[in-house]
Amino acid sequence: MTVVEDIPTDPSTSTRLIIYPLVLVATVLWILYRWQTQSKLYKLGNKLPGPSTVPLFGNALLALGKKPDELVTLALDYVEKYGTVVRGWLGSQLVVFLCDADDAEVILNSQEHIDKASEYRFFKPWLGEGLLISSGEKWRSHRKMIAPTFHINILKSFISVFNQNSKNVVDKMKSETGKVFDVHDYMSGVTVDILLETAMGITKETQDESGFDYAMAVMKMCDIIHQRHYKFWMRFDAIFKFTKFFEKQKQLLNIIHGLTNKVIKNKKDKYIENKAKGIIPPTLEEITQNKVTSDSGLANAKTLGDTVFKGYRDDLDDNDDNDVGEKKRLAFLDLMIESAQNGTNDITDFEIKEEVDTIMFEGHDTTAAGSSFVLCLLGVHQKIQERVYNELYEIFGDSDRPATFEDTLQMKYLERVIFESLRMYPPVPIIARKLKRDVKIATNNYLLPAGATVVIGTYKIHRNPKYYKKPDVFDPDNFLPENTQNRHYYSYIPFSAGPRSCVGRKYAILKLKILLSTILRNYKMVSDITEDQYRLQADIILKRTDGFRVQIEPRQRVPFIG
Ligand code: HEM
Repeated sequence: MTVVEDIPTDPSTSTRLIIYPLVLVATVLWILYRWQTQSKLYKLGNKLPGPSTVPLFGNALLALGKKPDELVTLALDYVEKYGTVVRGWLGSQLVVFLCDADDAEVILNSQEHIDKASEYRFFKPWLGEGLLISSGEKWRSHRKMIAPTFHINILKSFISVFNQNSKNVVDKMKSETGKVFDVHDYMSGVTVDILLETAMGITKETQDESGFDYAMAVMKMCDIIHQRHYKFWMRFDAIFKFTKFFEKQKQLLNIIHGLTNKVIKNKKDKYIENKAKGIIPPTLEEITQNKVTSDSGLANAKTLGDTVFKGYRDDLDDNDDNDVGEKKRLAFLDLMIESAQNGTNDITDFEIKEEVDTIMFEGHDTTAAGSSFVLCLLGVHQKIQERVYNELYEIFGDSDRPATFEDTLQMKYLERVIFESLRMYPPVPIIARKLKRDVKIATNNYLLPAGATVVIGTYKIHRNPKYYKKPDVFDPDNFLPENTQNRHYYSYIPFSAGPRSCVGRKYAILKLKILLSTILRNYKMVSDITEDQYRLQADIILKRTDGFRVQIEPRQRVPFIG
């Protein structure tokens, strides 16, 4: 038997075993700190106003343990304290918040500062290199390909889909009469149904279980991404991989990508089969260049949106100069497959999948939050709701008929209500970019260094008293023509602006008008709480942590006489 004797340890050896690694770690940290403080990023960054920092951590500890709604309050307090330019350090990452329209214009109007911040990487497993996250040549060529699929002629062909689904949600909401409920659940469901049909061509009739599973998976994926934004530790891939959310994400992406791939394959096979039979759908060019006959004389009809957003006329406006009227309905996916097959665009099936997934994400949570805010706000502001209802009564009387495109042009007050709601509660409350080179902004001629993350504070810009007399008061008259005409264009950017503006802007406004008008013709919204009790959540999408609580009362279909 071998006897293992205890070898007595020299006390100086054990001290060395502890001290040496500690000295090594301290030296590495010191070198890191020296390197950080000597960098140009650090020197320029620290010329900007902001809270004091802790070595190595910067300001990261300020966010530790904060709930999503507390983070909103914290960020707003700092802007209040330091002004419209505030810097923060997340370790060695410089983040600069800009809350003035002049500064926002410098960044958003640029063709150069179009790269998204690293936070957008959480979307990558889902959206790949789709329009929202891609950059450089890929983004440029895909934007050129996708913007025309949002042509007004195509949007008009979606009106019956918007109407049918709006009617469906009115029927579903009936069971909530008299109760306090979260209207966001309904807005989210109807939005996914509409997107399934307009983006992928999947209708209620043609969808099987996989359509429902897909809708649920999209909603749950949005939730996981939200959690990764506000739970600090989940931001690190190495930690995220060991959480239950990672496994859940894998399952959800299997459902989402499984359906997108299946639909793309079926549509492509069908296209090839039809082509062999000589059945070829109209091309995107034919639909958008007046080659298909028109049934509408509304070519030059302009809405308030055309005035409000004209200051940063973008590629969406260029498209619509050839507006001719309602056409045969083709989902975005059909248009992309068609243009890839006929050789107009060089896009692979995989890239088509990325773009369809991107549209499903971007079009979903944004409009669900936007419509939920409008309904809650009308529950609070009864006088404004009465005006909306009277306008709708003037258009529709007591008829149950669906809305036409022409009707939506008459919904001028509802449009102002939607715009005002997007001002006070912009569904995308911040926009983040990574700077590739130094840039001088308007405020104090500050120089922002290359490598910094710039966060445009849409929410705060929209509430700047420089642009809005009573910024915290819900007043749709902020969008009367006399009030919009002299305002800084970049003081209202719910859809961002410039080259990376939202391609879905016109789609969203048209859909919101039809959805909201249908609900408001059928129900009166009532709220048991006031606006100052809303608890807002810091997220990629602005929401209420207290839920979008409302009550509904059936309408008697008579005008309101106040
Ligand atoms: C009220 C509704 C909506 C709001 C407030 C909104 C807002 C925005 C904003 C602020 C951006 C820029 C994001 C950034 O730069 O980080 C954006 C981009 C985008 N949106 Fe929307 N959006 C809405 C609805 C939609 C809809 C309905 C669709 C599609 C059906 C859509 C598709 C997109 C796409 C594809 C992009 C990326 C564009 C690019 O980078 O070139 N959005 N949206």
